[in-house]
Amino acid sequence: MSAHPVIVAIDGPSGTGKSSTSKAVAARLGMGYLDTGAQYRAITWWMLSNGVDVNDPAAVAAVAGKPEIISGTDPLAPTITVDGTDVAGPIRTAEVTGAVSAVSAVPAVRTRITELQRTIAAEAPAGIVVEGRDIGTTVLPGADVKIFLTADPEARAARRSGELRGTAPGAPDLAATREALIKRDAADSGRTTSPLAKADDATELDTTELTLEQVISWVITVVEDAGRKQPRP
Ligand SMILES: Nc1ncnc2c1ncn2[C@@H]1O[C@H](COP(=O)(O)OP(=O)(O)OP(=O)(O)O)[C@@H](O)[C@H]1O
Ligand SMILES: Nc1ccn([C@@H]2O[C@H](COP(=O)(O)O)[C@@H](O)[C@H]2O)c(=O)n1
Repeated sequence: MSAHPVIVAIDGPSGTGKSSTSKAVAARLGMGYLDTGAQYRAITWWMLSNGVDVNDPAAVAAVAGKPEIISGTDPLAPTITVDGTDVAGPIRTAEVTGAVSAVSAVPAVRTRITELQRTIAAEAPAGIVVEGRDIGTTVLPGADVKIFLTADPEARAARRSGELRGTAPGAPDLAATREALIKRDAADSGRTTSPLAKADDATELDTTELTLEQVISWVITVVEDAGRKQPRP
């Protein structure tokens, strides 16, 4: 149907539904899925595991090229390894979440991870849904579809808090979760290199009052429309 595999960029702040939406859209449309936040978390995990001071940008930059990060792009079973170790669990700890914004702000880290992301997207045979913070603006500015998801901090905190309560005993309360995600968004939006931002040509969707299923359906419609508009091969 389309002239080339469709590339979809989904960006937005934390807890807006990027991962859940992107995975479901990719699975239903038979596309690949790339969680770029997992890649930044993976390099952060490696820094912490190797005693690198994550608040020293020069120290982080000096070793940014060392870890080998591999992402599996099956939306039904996405994977992430660092030097052959499965880090899908360890990258979700509070320690990594608290350090990832500092590591991802280092230009050498962004250059390294952006290269990986572009290679994966270029090699995706059936197209790919790539989610993150700077996909539409920097990583894949030529993406066929660009979506920027938003939601009120209260809704995002409630979603995240519910998720953590389900998986982590002793998880932080709603207010603490809200503060933490606002702080992370501020750091991600305020960095100099490739901040969290909506691309000028992205379509914004406020998901506050929408169910996950409504968001998924809306994105699928947008992606299918974009596929139809491509020139015939
Ligand atoms: N529209 C929605 N309505 C209700 N819950 C939702 C909605 N979208 C996502 N969720 C839930 O909110 C939580 C966070 O969603 P998700 O992980 O997809 O967000 P995210 O934007 O990828 O966050 P992060 O950037 O922090 O990884 C999940 O538990 C998910 O099931
Ligand atoms: N394109 C991206 C994606 C993520 N980051 C950084 O990674 C952090 C974790 O992302 P999650 O989606 O897993 O929450 C995020 O807070 C950013 O610091 C990024 O910089 N660019």
